[in-house]
Amino acid sequence: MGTSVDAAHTEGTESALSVKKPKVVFVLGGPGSGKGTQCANIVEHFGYTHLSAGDLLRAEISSGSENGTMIQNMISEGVIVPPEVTIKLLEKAIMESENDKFLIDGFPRNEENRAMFESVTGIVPEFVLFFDCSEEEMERRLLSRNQGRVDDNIDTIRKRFKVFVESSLFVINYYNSKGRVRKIDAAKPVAEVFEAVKAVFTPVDDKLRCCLGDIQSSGG
Ligand SMILES: Nc1ncnc2c1ncn2[C@@H]1O[C@H](COP(=O)(O)OP(=O)(O)OP(=O)(O)O)[C@@H](O)[C@H]1O
Ligand SMILES: Nc1ccn([C@@H]2O[C@H](COP(=O)(O)O)[C@@H](O)[C@H]2O)c(=O)n1
Repeated sequence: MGTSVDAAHTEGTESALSVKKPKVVFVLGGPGSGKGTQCANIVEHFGYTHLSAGDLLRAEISSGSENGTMIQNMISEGVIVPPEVTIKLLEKAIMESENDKFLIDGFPRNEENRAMFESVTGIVPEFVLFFDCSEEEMERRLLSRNQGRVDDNIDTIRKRFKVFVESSLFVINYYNSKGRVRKIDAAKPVAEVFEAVKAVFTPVDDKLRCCLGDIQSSGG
């Protein structure tokens, strides 16, 4: 049985992440709002490494870890796995990467996730990208995703929506109160959503340079 997660974690000591100090963007939004789809585009254009908390948990199940059955049961029920499990997986993935900037997709899902991540790693996100989408649209997308996920059935989807409203929105509101949320209308087609995402990731300097270039080339 794998104990990969525990082996990677420096128990009782300062997290290695507080030394590495990576740049982190949290990517949040309801189930099926398009987080994974847009993260793939961001990786391609802006050089981030994409870490999906859900994917890391699913990989942990497949690895035969001692936590596998517990994680599998919780995902099937659409509920949130204890934060220490998810945080250890994220820490390990960040430490194993040579990159220093990460999109953390689907995390933090609740206040426990958020508070423990910040206290263990000392990392505050640069900003939080929030994909805003109606439940009707998200339900349509999840029911036609066809990736064989155990939680893409109508009963679990409804439970996931409930968890999002009751726990995850709290975290989004928390970061909003700190001025860190960049809200995107995620109900539009993929390409239009990405145009809005690009505007968030393009540094202000580049936007200014672009505008100055336009003015100069028009003889202004
Ligand atoms: N803007 C969009 N318009 C229509 N379909 C989309 C859009 N964005 C993503 N999709 C499709 O919706 C489904 C869900 O998208 P995706 O997996 O990116 O969502 P997610 O937010 O990462 O979901 P989860 O939280 O369940 O992992 C996929 O089949 C994807 O192709
Ligand atoms: N921080 C998290 C993230 C996810 N989970 C569990 O995984 C499920 C699927 O997550 P996706 O982001 O891939 O949709 C989710 O419903 C939770 O059961 C978690 O516990 N904590």
